[in-house]
Amino acid sequence: MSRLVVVSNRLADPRRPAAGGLAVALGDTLNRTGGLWFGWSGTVTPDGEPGEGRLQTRQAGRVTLATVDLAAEDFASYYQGYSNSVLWPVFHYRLDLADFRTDYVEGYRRVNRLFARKLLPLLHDDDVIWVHDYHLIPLAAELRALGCRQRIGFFLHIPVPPPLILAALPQHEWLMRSLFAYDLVGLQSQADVAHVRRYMLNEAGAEERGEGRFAAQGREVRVGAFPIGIDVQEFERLGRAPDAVQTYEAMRQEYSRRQLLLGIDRLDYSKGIPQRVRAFRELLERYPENEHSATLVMIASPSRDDVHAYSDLRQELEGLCGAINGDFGDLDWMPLRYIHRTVARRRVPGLCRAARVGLVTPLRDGMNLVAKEYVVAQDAQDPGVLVLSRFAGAAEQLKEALLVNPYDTQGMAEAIQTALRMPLAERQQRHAQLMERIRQHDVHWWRRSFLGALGVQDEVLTAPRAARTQAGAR
Ligand SMILES: O=P(O)(O)OC[C@H]1O[C@H](O[C@H]2O[C@H](CO)[C@@H](O)[C@H](O)[C@H]2O)[C@H](O)[C@@H](O)[C@@H]1O
Ligand SMILES: O=c1ccn([C@@H]2O[C@H](COP(=O)(O)OP(=O)(O)O)[C@@H](O)[C@H]2O)c(=O)[nH]1
Repeated sequence: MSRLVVVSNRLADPRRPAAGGLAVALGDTLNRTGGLWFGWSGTVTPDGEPGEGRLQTRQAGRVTLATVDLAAEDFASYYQGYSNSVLWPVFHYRLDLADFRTDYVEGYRRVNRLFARKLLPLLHDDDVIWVHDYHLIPLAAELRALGCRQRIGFFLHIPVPPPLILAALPQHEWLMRSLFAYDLVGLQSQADVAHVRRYMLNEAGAEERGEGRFAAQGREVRVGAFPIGIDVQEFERLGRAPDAVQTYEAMRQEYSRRQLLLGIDRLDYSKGIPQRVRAFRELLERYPENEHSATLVMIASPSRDDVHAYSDLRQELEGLCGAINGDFGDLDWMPLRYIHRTVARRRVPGLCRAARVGLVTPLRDGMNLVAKEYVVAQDAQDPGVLVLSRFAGAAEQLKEALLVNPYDTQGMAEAIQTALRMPLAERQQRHAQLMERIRQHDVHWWRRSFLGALGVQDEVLTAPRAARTQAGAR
């Protein structure tokens, strides 16, 4: 028997659904396998206080949560700085928004080292370690330096840009070479795999050994696409629960004379939210029959508020939304409802089901789980239409959505008009095909295929020993 040890910056109690794709997917995974989930506690302690780096463990059902507090300086340079002001923009193709300060990378290395030091004593010889996302790329290298010999896999939830964009990152060689400390690197899409392959060959001087294997520095790593899915059954169950049903009924009543369009995102520049608002404006201008009818509800969940690019976006969006309502609104109709708050996950299925059109239009996105949730929430007899950016990882799988280029305002307005006018038979057909794909490649398929490639069969994980970690250890 092996134990699954998941490591990610953000974690959540897996018994309580949380906002944010990574926390949702890992919660669903660990609910199935049990194991240890290690990451940041969400607490920032003032610099120099004895609490910094404090490790705490607690039990959440079959999952042991082990968390570390971060000192304010580390949080600023590791999370707000290198992770979200350098890696996030560069990996989303936004060099213009990157802030390459040297103290950021120092904080990033410091926190990765801290995580390695705190995690190592909690590990058992037969553990399988699964590290997640851009915050922790060098973690395996730090663990190996401390003598860790267990199998370690890495999954990147965000896109990988072409090598020449990556090469703009001052520390790209160090960062990308640290991937060789892993046994397996998983990415969201085939496009991402192609970019890593080109990087490995052209920039890292690696030797290609077939079946996604690359060798350099005396180690071999395998790279593959493992598109993340959702827990379809769990999401359907959530959709039948009272909160979702009430939300659905309230929305249907409120918008009984309207056609509802819906966007649910973190307020992030990668999500293409201003571009979506412009396309909606274009829709109202080009197709005036939608006035007093089409209504866009946009949930923009607050995210990374202290990073400049995010506060700039918030201001831009407030201006754009106000202008549409001012120019088109009437006493009995406001075209746009912009809500800068997080909607509880238990209400998400009801919201999605009430919407005739789901707008998922990121400029770049690793996957985008909302696209999959929107489809699953629909009534199969009378489903809504998903309008999906071709630049979301989800577009490689969800071909029967209306695929759009979010930079093309006119094209997007036309796609929304097509969605609003789509005949029932076509909606049903597209929906059935999308559902089949989403069901087939759900979150359990994702876990099984990634861990299978790492050489771990599900059976050895699904009956875990009782957690052996000592509460409050070290
Ligand atoms: O933890 P935060 O800084 O609040 O951000 C939330 C998460 O955002 C990103 O999510 C990504 O993972 C999703 C699931 O694989 C994927 O569908 C989406 O396209 C990605 O953007 C980020 O990668 C996570 O680490 C964050 O926790
Ligand atoms: O107000 C909100 C906004 C988002 N979500 C959930 O957060 C996840 C967002 O994941 P996605 O992959 O779409 O994007 P990310 O935010 O991880 O980049 C989805 O499960 C959403 O249903 C939520 O529950 N409430």
